[in-house]
Amino acid sequence: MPFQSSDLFSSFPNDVPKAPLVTISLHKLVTNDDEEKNRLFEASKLLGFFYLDMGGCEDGETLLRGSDEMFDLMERFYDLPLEEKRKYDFAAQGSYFGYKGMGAEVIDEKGTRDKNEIYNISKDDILSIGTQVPAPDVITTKRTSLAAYIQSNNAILYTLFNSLATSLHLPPSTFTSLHRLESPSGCHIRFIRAPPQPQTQRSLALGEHTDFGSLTILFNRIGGLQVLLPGTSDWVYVRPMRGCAIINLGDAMVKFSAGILRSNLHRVVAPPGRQGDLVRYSLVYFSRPEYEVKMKRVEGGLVDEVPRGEGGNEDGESTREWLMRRHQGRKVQFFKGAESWEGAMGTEARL
Ligand SMILES: O=C(O)CCC(=O)C(=O)O
Ligand SMILES: [Fe+2]
Repeated sequence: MPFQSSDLFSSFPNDVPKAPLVTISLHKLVTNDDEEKNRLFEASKLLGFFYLDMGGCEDGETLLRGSDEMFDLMERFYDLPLEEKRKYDFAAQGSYFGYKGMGAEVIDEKGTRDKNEIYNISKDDILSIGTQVPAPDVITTKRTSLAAYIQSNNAILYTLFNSLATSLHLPPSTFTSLHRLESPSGCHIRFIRAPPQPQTQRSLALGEHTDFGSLTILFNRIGGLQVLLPGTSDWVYVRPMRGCAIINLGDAMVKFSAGILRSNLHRVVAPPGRQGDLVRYSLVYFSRPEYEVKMKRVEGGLVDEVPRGEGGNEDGESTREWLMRRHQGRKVQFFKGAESWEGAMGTEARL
């Protein structure tokens, strides 16, 4: 290893273009600071990405401790032999959960393959609401920690959902009532591992996309994540910040708010500078609406002021249909060229 894990944050180079993410204080949101709620709303409309500073707040400190534990667990999972990890690849059975080997997904309309391993752990499985999928011992022995991590993500999500609903002049429970922890949904923890790429041919690890669900809570330690600055063709790096999560809004928030909120395009490239020689681990929690919720505008508040009929189908697909369509179009088994790429699109055309 060229440098220690304690240096990871500071090893991000200063000479690469960085995204201007604002930092929102979770502590201020929890203590009902109106100005901070407004900053959250503005960030969610303008870029759809922001840092959430976890400091000075019990929920935040719990999430940070949980994320450290998850990074350790992720390394132990990926250290398993490849043939062991492959036993937990359920893509052939149409399942989104479990292991995805390197190159099993397409990252553009030409069918280029991805360059990372992914392991998706279902909330419903861990909370014993849905089917329990087979998992290796390193994971099954940590179900209690995984459940605690899900709960602590949920606490933060609820704070954000409440604040955004209030800013949209909607009843505060508008979004939390579509994301009840005990109701079946596609929410999941994701472990991502990308090995260093050869220096001479570094390229995309994960293609450009918007997230399918509602809000995403992401922990990065080294760079590689990039966002497309709205209205430009400039891809810029999101610098990981110690003590902060990177939060982004997914397509469901665009649908619910009739386009007031933004789900921004992003992608993952090889980490910048000398970080490019490291293995990149990334920890994600994806929240998604309950399966039966329609992906369409909610009624009331500022959403009612957006003209109807814009953005097509007002009936909305169910979240279950939406997720199925978006996942499958990206899987190598289902990919049939540019048409299936287009068919799996979400709200990313809206710039
Ligand atoms: O690894 C990252 O930093 C981002 C991953 C991501 O965008 C995703 O899995 O949807
Ligand atoms: Fe993403």
